[in-house]
Amino acid sequence: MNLQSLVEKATQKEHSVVAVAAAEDKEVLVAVGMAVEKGMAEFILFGDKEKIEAIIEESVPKIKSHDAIKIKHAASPQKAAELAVKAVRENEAGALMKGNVPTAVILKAVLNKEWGLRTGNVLSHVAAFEVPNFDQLVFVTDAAMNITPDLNQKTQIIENAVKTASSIGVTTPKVAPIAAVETVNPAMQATLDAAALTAMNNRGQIKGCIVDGPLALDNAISHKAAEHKGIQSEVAGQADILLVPNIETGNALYKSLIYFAKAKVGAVIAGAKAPIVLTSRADSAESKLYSLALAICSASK
Ligand SMILES: CCCC(=O)SCCNC(=O)CCNC(=O)[C@H](O)C(C)(C)COP(=O)(O)OP(=O)(O)OC[C@H]1O[C@@H](n2cnc3c(N)ncnc32)[C@H](O)[C@@H]1OP(=O)(O)O
Repeated sequence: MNLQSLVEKATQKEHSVVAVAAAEDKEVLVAVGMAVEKGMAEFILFGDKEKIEAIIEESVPKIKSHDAIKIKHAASPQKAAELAVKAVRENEAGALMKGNVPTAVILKAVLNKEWGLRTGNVLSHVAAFEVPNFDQLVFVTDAAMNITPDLNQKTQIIENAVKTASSIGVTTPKVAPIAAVETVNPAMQATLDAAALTAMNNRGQIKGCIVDGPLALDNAISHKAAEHKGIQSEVAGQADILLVPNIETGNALYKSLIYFAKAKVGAVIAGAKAPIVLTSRADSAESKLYSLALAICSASK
């Protein structure tokens, strides 16, 4: 599985609708245009109607007046976020996408108690990477939402990542809780949590995956490194999901993979009523398309 085959898989899903919050953003509309051209989804674009129409006219004229696009005016990015979230809540759309609105604004709308997309579970960021010279997708979680997750949050972050991976055919994924070392050191909380998560998985408290850690990053993804350390593990050297201990580790790993390793990525926020595409301004339109594909594949409808 690579990210291009994810796009094809998403295109085969019937009648996917995505609500875009503050769609007045060139890169977002270019990605929407690519998705529409592929017949991947229909879009409800909430935001400044005049600006959206002007960007479409200039940058993606092929989707002007397209049947797959509806534009709904919102007086501000905040209002656009609210309307897009409500469209998902009311089942008019099966996924949400962030446009030209600050991350905190859309996340706060998603977390709104009255009309948001809470489910009672932790929401978390799941990123699927296609890394050059690596023959499988590698998932990294959580690089963007939960700042310093505790053990309970980490269990739910794993569950969200497992559901997302399973939705694209990675069944019973191997999960490596990442630490600086592969042995338990009471001075390093990440190693204690990793050992607890492993025990919870062994006792059936975390299902649908194989968890083994702590593992340092090299032992998690390289058989050679794992063998060198003499690590016997079902996960070492072949992890599908890398659970990072905090947002700084995850965010630095995410950006290292993109900038140093030239990896491609698609990412969603999982755990809400519907998947959320939360790309950053620096992400390419191609990356936004991969994220849309991941959201569509992992949406329940
Ligand atoms: C990787 C590429 C993209 C990037 O680089 S993105 C950049 C890095 N990311 C960020 O800066 C976002 C980091 N996270 C945050 O800023 C905050 O955690 C976030 C998500 C905005 C929430 O902040 P606040 O609204 O201040 O949240 P809070 O802690 O006061 O909680 C308010 C209510 O929301 C709930 N909540 C917060 N995070 C949650 C979660 N992950 N899952 C489920 N519920 C969550 C929280 O429990 C609270 O609920 P209640 O009001 O007590 O019922």
